[in-house]
Amino acid sequence: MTHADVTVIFNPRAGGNKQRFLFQILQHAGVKVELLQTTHPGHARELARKVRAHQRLFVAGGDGSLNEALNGLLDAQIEGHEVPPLGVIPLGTANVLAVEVGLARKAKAIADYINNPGQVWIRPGLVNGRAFFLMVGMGADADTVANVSLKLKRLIGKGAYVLEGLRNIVFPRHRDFEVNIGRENYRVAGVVVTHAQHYGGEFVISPTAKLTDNAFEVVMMPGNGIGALSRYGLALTLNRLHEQSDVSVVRTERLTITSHCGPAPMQIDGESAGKLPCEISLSPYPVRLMVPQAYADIHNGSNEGTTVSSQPMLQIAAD
Ligand SMILES: Nc1ncnc2c1ncn2[C@@H]1O[C@H](COP(=O)(O)OP(=O)(O)OP(=O)(O)O)[C@@H](O)[C@H]1O
Repeated sequence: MTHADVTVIFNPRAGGNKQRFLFQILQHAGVKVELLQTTHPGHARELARKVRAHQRLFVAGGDGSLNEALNGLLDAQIEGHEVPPLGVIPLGTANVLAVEVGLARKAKAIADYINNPGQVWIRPGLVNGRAFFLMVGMGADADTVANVSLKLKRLIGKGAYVLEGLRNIVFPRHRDFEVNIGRENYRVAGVVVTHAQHYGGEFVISPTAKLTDNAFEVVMMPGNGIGALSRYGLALTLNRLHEQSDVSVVRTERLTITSHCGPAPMQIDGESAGKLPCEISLSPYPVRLMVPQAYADIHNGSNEGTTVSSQPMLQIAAD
């Protein structure tokens, strides 16, 4: 593969403008890239849709931009096109996907990864037809993402989420959701449907979740008062949320969630997007995610039928 085969979609608004860091990375990598800069929300989706399959496509931004590019690939797949492998140059505020695949936020490490990426096949999630890599949440986390001040986020980064999260714990909104998984119904106040172990950065929300698995883990929290929400918040920072006696974690590849408290917001891969009700399933269109070699070695080994160069042997149900 020649260096000219690399396309980078750059969100100049991610994590404050990190253009200098991006140029440092590209200089380390010594690659000639086609650099496409976004000019508005949703632009990464439009740009990714047009990138051809022989390219390697990297998104220089946060999880929100990566999600947009993933949806651009989905658009192209629905139109019948083959799509390029997708990777991340982590420039965002939290960058959960980079944490999940073990990509350090250091110029040299990222440059090595750009030059020599491993690959894993992933079936992304679909929520009401929109693709996601990491997770969908509703309850206190979605309320936090929906109400976080963008000005404060630009000033203090992740701290803005902590402050807004605390406000949602002290002044919780009434939340009452019904989660349907097979024949089981759960009545809860907060849900995170996750395909990844990590959440909000380095916190572990579900240690057994895996991007390469054809299943999500549904983390359900019934408590809605200040006591329960602060306990969940503290447990999350100690990576022990899943161990709380009132928290249920259920593995599934399909579920629906409805609201008994009006049109509650959802967060999708860390961005506020849409409202309940929702239907969540696995996408019938797998994508190649470029990851550090170490992650590919571990996960291709445990994901039978998946190799770097060939199509995965997936049983894909017609949705
Ligand atoms: N040129 C632009 N101007 C304004 N907003 C943009 C532009 N390009 C992309 N966006 C929007 O910026 C939002 C945030 O982007 P992104 O997720 O990449 O960064 P972040 O929020 O800092 O990182 P993270 O999601 O990891 O916390 C996305 O929802 C995207 O639609």
